[in-house]
Amino acid sequence: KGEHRLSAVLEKHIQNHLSDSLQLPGNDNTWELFAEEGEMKVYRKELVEDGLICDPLKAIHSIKRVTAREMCHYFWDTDVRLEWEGTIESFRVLEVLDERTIIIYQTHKRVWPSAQRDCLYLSSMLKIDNPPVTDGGRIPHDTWMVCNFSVDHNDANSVSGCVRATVEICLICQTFVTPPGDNRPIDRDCLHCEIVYVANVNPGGWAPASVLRAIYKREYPKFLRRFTAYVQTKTNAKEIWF
Ligand SMILES: CCCCCc1ccc(-c2ccc(S(=O)(=O)CCO)cc2)cc1[C@H]1C[C@H]1c1ccccn1
Repeated sequence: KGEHRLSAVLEKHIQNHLSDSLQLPGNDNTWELFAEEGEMKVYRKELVEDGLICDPLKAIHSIKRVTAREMCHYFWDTDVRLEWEGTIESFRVLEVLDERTIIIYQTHKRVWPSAQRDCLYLSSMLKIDNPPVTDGGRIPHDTWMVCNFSVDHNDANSVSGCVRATVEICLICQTFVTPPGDNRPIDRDCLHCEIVYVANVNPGGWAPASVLRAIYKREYPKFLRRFTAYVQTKTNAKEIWF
Protein backbone atom coordinates (compact mmCIF):
# COMPACT_ATOMS: atom_id res chain seq x y z
CA LYS A 1 0.00 0.00 0.00
CA GLY A 2 1.58 3.28 -1.11
CA GLU A 3 2.59 5.86 1.50
CA HIS A 4 1.78 9.41 0.43
CA ARG A 5 1.69 12.93 1.88
CA LEU A 6 -1.87 12.46 3.18
CA SER A 7 -1.46 8.93 4.60
CA ALA A 8 -1.54 10.12 8.23
CA VAL A 9 -4.69 12.23 7.88
CA LEU A 10 -6.36 9.41 5.90
CA GLU A 11 -5.51 6.97 8.68
CA LYS A 12 -7.21 9.25 11.24
CA HIS A 13 -10.40 9.39 9.16
CA ILE A 14 -10.37 5.60 8.76
CA GLN A 15 -9.96 4.99 12.50
CA ASN A 16 -12.75 7.46 13.30
CA HIS A 17 -15.11 5.69 10.91
CA LEU A 18 -14.20 2.22 12.18
CA SER A 19 -14.96 3.29 15.74
CA ASP A 20 -18.12 5.31 15.24
CA SER A 21 -19.60 4.58 11.81
CA LEU A 22 -20.01 0.89 12.54
CA GLN A 23 -22.23 1.68 15.53
CA LEU A 24 -25.59 0.59 14.17
CA PRO A 25 -28.06 3.48 14.51
CA GLY A 26 -30.95 1.24 15.54
CA ASN A 27 -29.33 0.73 18.95
CA ASP A 28 -29.56 4.28 20.16
CA ASN A 29 -32.29 6.88 20.04
CA THR A 30 -30.09 9.70 18.78
CA TRP A 31 -30.76 8.77 15.14
CA GLU A 32 -34.14 9.41 13.51
CA LEU A 33 -35.25 6.81 10.93
CA PHE A 34 -36.50 8.89 7.99
CA ALA A 35 -36.65 6.44 5.10
CA GLU A 36 -37.08 2.69 4.93
CA GLU A 37 -37.37 0.49 1.82
CA GLY A 38 -36.96 -3.26 2.25
CA GLU A 39 -33.52 -3.86 3.76
CA MET A 40 -32.55 -0.20 3.38
CA LYS A 41 -32.89 2.04 6.47
CA VAL A 42 -31.86 5.69 6.28
CA TYR A 43 -31.34 7.69 9.49
CA ARG A 44 -30.48 11.32 10.11
CA LYS A 45 -29.76 13.75 12.91
CA GLU A 46 -30.67 17.41 12.84
CA LEU A 47 -27.46 19.45 13.10
CA VAL A 48 -27.01 23.17 12.39
CA GLU A 49 -23.46 24.59 12.32
CA ASP A 50 -23.01 28.35 11.95
CA GLY A 51 -26.58 28.56 10.72
CA LEU A 52 -25.96 25.89 8.02
CA ILE A 53 -27.89 22.59 7.85
CA CYS A 54 -25.28 19.84 8.28
CA ASP A 55 -27.60 16.95 9.12
CA PRO A 56 -25.45 13.80 9.49
CA LEU A 57 -26.84 10.83 7.60
CA LYS A 58 -26.35 7.13 8.26
CA ALA A 59 -27.81 4.36 6.11
CA ILE A 60 -27.65 0.60 6.57
CA HIS A 61 -28.57 -1.84 3.84
CA SER A 62 -28.19 -5.50 2.90
CA ILE A 63 -27.61 -6.25 -0.77
CA LYS A 64 -27.92 -9.75 -2.20
CA ARG A 65 -25.46 -11.34 -4.64
CA VAL A 66 -22.57 -8.85 -4.34
CA THR A 67 -19.38 -8.68 -2.28
CA ALA A 68 -17.94 -5.87 -0.15
CA ARG A 69 -15.07 -5.48 -2.59
CA GLU A 70 -17.44 -5.14 -5.57
CA MET A 71 -19.56 -2.51 -3.77
CA CYS A 72 -16.51 -0.47 -2.77
CA HIS A 73 -14.83 -0.84 -6.16
CA TYR A 74 -17.81 0.57 -8.11
CA PHE A 75 -18.29 3.31 -5.52
CA TRP A 76 -14.63 4.32 -5.71
CA ASP A 77 -13.81 3.81 -9.42
CA THR A 78 -14.24 7.14 -11.24
CA ASP A 79 -14.43 5.33 -14.63
CA VAL A 80 -18.04 4.39 -13.80
CA ARG A 81 -18.97 7.38 -11.61
CA LEU A 82 -21.38 9.00 -14.02
CA GLU A 83 -23.13 5.66 -14.60
CA TRP A 84 -24.72 5.77 -11.13
CA GLU A 85 -24.17 9.28 -9.65
CA GLY A 86 -27.10 11.46 -10.68
CA THR A 87 -26.26 14.70 -8.86
CA ILE A 88 -22.82 15.39 -10.39
CA GLU A 89 -22.49 17.79 -13.31
CA SER A 90 -18.72 17.34 -13.83
CA PHE A 91 -15.68 15.93 -12.05
CA ARG A 92 -11.94 15.76 -12.53
CA VAL A 93 -9.27 13.57 -10.87
CA LEU A 94 -6.68 16.14 -9.76
CA GLU A 95 -4.10 13.78 -8.31
CA VAL A 96 -3.38 10.07 -7.91
CA LEU A 97 -1.72 9.46 -4.52
CA ASP A 98 -1.53 5.65 -4.85
CA GLU A 99 -3.36 2.90 -6.71
CA ARG A 100 -6.44 3.29 -4.49
CA THR A 101 -6.20 6.91 -3.31
CA ILE A 102 -7.09 9.90 -5.49
CA ILE A 103 -8.14 13.53 -5.15
CA ILE A 104 -11.32 14.57 -7.01
CA TYR A 105 -12.85 17.96 -7.82
CA GLN A 106 -16.54 17.76 -8.71
CA THR A 107 -19.47 20.11 -9.32
CA HIS A 108 -23.03 19.17 -8.41
CA LYS A 109 -26.04 20.05 -10.50
CA ARG A 110 -27.50 23.31 -9.24
CA VAL A 111 -30.60 22.93 -7.08
CA TRP A 112 -32.78 26.04 -7.44
CA PRO A 113 -32.94 28.46 -5.60
CA SER A 114 -29.54 27.62 -4.01
CA ALA A 115 -26.18 28.43 -5.58
CA GLN A 116 -24.37 25.54 -7.31
CA ARG A 117 -22.01 23.51 -5.07
CA ASP A 118 -18.63 21.95 -5.74
CA CYS A 119 -16.55 19.52 -3.67
CA LEU A 120 -12.84 18.79 -3.46
CA TYR A 121 -12.05 15.56 -1.65
CA LEU A 122 -9.67 12.65 -1.17
CA SER A 123 -11.18 9.27 -2.03
CA SER A 124 -9.51 6.09 -0.80
CA MET A 125 -10.53 2.42 -0.96
CA LEU A 126 -9.03 -0.11 1.44
CA LYS A 127 -9.49 -3.57 2.86
CA ILE A 128 -9.96 -3.80 6.63
CA ASP A 129 -7.77 -6.68 7.80
CA ASN A 130 -9.06 -7.44 11.28
CA PRO A 131 -12.75 -6.86 10.52
CA PRO A 132 -14.81 -5.40 13.36
CA VAL A 133 -17.48 -7.99 14.14
CA THR A 134 -20.87 -6.32 13.98
CA ASP A 135 -23.46 -7.07 16.63
CA GLY A 136 -24.89 -10.55 16.56
CA GLY A 137 -21.34 -11.84 16.36
CA ARG A 138 -21.59 -13.06 12.77
CA ILE A 139 -18.14 -13.24 11.13
CA PRO A 140 -17.93 -11.38 7.80
CA HIS A 141 -15.97 -12.95 4.95
CA ASP A 142 -14.14 -9.66 4.53
CA THR A 143 -14.59 -5.93 5.06
CA TRP A 144 -13.87 -3.13 2.57
CA MET A 145 -14.23 0.62 2.97
CA VAL A 146 -14.22 3.79 0.86
CA CYS A 147 -13.46 7.04 2.69
CA ASN A 148 -14.19 10.41 1.01
CA PHE A 149 -13.24 13.58 2.87
CA SER A 150 -12.61 17.19 1.87
CA VAL A 151 -9.03 18.40 1.37
CA ASP A 152 -7.37 21.50 -0.11
CA HIS A 153 -5.59 21.39 -3.45
CA ASN A 154 -3.92 24.07 -5.57
CA ASP A 155 -5.03 22.71 -8.95
CA ALA A 156 -8.73 22.92 -8.22
CA ASN A 157 -9.52 25.90 -10.43
CA SER A 158 -13.08 26.02 -9.18
CA VAL A 159 -16.01 26.63 -11.47
CA SER A 160 -16.94 30.25 -10.90
CA GLY A 161 -20.11 30.82 -8.93
CA CYS A 162 -19.84 27.52 -7.06
CA VAL A 163 -20.06 27.44 -3.26
CA ARG A 164 -17.56 24.90 -1.82
CA ALA A 165 -19.37 22.18 0.13
CA THR A 166 -17.30 19.99 2.46
CA VAL A 167 -17.86 16.25 2.85
CA GLU A 168 -16.94 13.49 5.27
CA ILE A 169 -18.32 10.29 3.76
CA CYS A 170 -17.67 6.63 4.32
CA LEU A 171 -18.97 3.40 2.83
CA ILE A 172 -18.16 0.29 4.90
CA CYS A 173 -19.12 -3.06 3.37
CA GLN A 174 -19.01 -6.58 4.79
CA THR A 175 -19.50 -9.77 2.77
CA PHE A 176 -21.44 -12.65 4.31
CA VAL A 177 -21.33 -16.11 2.75
CA THR A 178 -23.86 -18.89 3.41
CA PRO A 179 -22.11 -22.06 2.18
CA PRO A 180 -24.39 -24.05 -0.17
CA GLY A 181 -23.50 -27.27 1.66
CA ASP A 182 -22.53 -30.73 0.37
CA ASN A 183 -19.37 -29.41 -1.37
CA ARG A 184 -21.25 -27.39 -3.97
CA PRO A 185 -19.26 -24.33 -5.18
CA ILE A 186 -20.16 -20.91 -3.75
CA ASP A 187 -22.25 -18.92 -6.23
CA ARG A 188 -23.82 -15.46 -5.97
CA ASP A 189 -26.92 -16.87 -4.31
CA CYS A 190 -24.72 -17.67 -1.29
CA LEU A 191 -23.59 -14.04 -0.95
CA HIS A 192 -24.93 -10.89 0.55
CA CYS A 193 -23.24 -7.65 1.53
CA GLU A 194 -24.13 -5.50 4.53
CA ILE A 195 -23.26 -1.85 4.16
CA VAL A 196 -23.09 1.23 6.36
CA TYR A 197 -23.04 4.53 4.45
CA VAL A 198 -22.39 7.69 6.46
CA ALA A 199 -22.46 11.16 4.94
CA ASN A 200 -21.70 14.49 6.61
CA VAL A 201 -22.18 17.24 4.04
CA ASN A 202 -21.69 20.89 4.95
CA PRO A 203 -23.29 22.95 2.16
CA GLY A 204 -20.61 25.60 2.67
CA GLY A 205 -22.95 28.52 2.34
CA TRP A 206 -26.50 29.47 3.22
CA ALA A 207 -29.38 27.54 1.62
CA PRO A 208 -32.95 27.44 2.91
CA ALA A 209 -33.29 24.70 5.56
CA SER A 210 -36.47 23.45 3.89
CA VAL A 211 -34.72 23.18 0.51
CA LEU A 212 -31.66 21.36 1.95
CA ARG A 213 -33.69 18.93 4.01
CA ALA A 214 -35.92 18.20 1.02
CA ILE A 215 -32.83 17.52 -1.13
CA TYR A 216 -31.34 15.14 1.42
CA LYS A 217 -34.66 13.39 2.00
CA ARG A 218 -34.98 12.77 -1.74
CA GLU A 219 -31.37 12.25 -2.82
CA TYR A 220 -29.96 9.84 -0.26
CA PRO A 221 -32.54 7.06 -0.64
CA LYS A 222 -32.43 7.59 -4.42
CA PHE A 223 -28.62 7.31 -4.45
CA LEU A 224 -28.68 4.11 -2.30
CA ARG A 225 -31.40 2.50 -4.45
CA ARG A 226 -29.73 3.42 -7.71
CA PHE A 227 -26.16 2.59 -6.68
CA THR A 228 -26.96 -0.82 -5.14
CA ALA A 229 -29.05 -1.85 -8.17
CA TYR A 230 -26.21 -0.68 -10.43
CA VAL A 231 -23.65 -2.92 -8.68
CA GLN A 232 -26.00 -5.94 -8.71
CA THR A 233 -26.52 -5.52 -12.45
CA LYS A 234 -22.86 -4.81 -13.20
CA THR A 235 -21.62 -7.91 -11.33
CA ASN A 236 -24.47 -10.34 -12.08
CA ALA A 237 -22.77 -12.27 -14.89
CA LYS A 238 -19.22 -11.77 -13.58
CA GLU A 239 -17.00 -14.05 -11.51
CA ILE A 240 -17.37 -13.30 -7.77
CA TRP A 241 -14.72 -10.75 -6.74
CA PHE A 242 -13.91 -11.18 -3.02
C1 LIG B 1 -27.83 23.07 -2.09
C2 LIG B 1 -27.19 21.70 -2.03
C3 LIG B 1 -26.09 21.65 -0.94
C4 LIG B 1 -25.44 20.26 -0.83
C5 LIG B 1 -24.82 19.88 -2.18
C6 LIG B 1 -24.15 18.50 -2.10
C7 LIG B 1 -22.79 18.42 -1.81
C8 LIG B 1 -22.15 17.17 -1.77
C9 LIG B 1 -22.88 16.00 -2.00
C10 LIG B 1 -22.23 14.67 -2.03
C11 LIG B 1 -20.85 14.54 -2.26
C12 LIG B 1 -20.27 13.27 -2.34
C13 LIG B 1 -21.05 12.14 -2.19
S1 LIG B 1 -20.32 10.55 -2.29
O1 LIG B 1 -21.17 9.66 -1.53
O2 LIG B 1 -18.94 10.67 -1.90
C14 LIG B 1 -20.39 10.00 -3.98
C15 LIG B 1 -19.45 10.76 -4.86
O3 LIG B 1 -20.11 11.90 -5.38
C16 LIG B 1 -22.41 12.24 -1.93
C17 LIG B 1 -23.01 13.50 -1.87
C18 LIG B 1 -24.25 16.08 -2.25
C19 LIG B 1 -24.89 17.33 -2.29
C20 LIG B 1 -26.32 17.45 -2.60
C21 LIG B 1 -26.68 17.22 -4.03
C22 LIG B 1 -27.30 16.49 -2.85
C23 LIG B 1 -27.09 15.06 -2.62
C24 LIG B 1 -27.42 14.51 -1.42
C25 LIG B 1 -27.25 13.15 -1.29
C26 LIG B 1 -26.75 12.43 -2.33
C27 LIG B 1 -26.42 13.05 -3.48
N1 LIG B 1 -26.60 14.38 -3.65
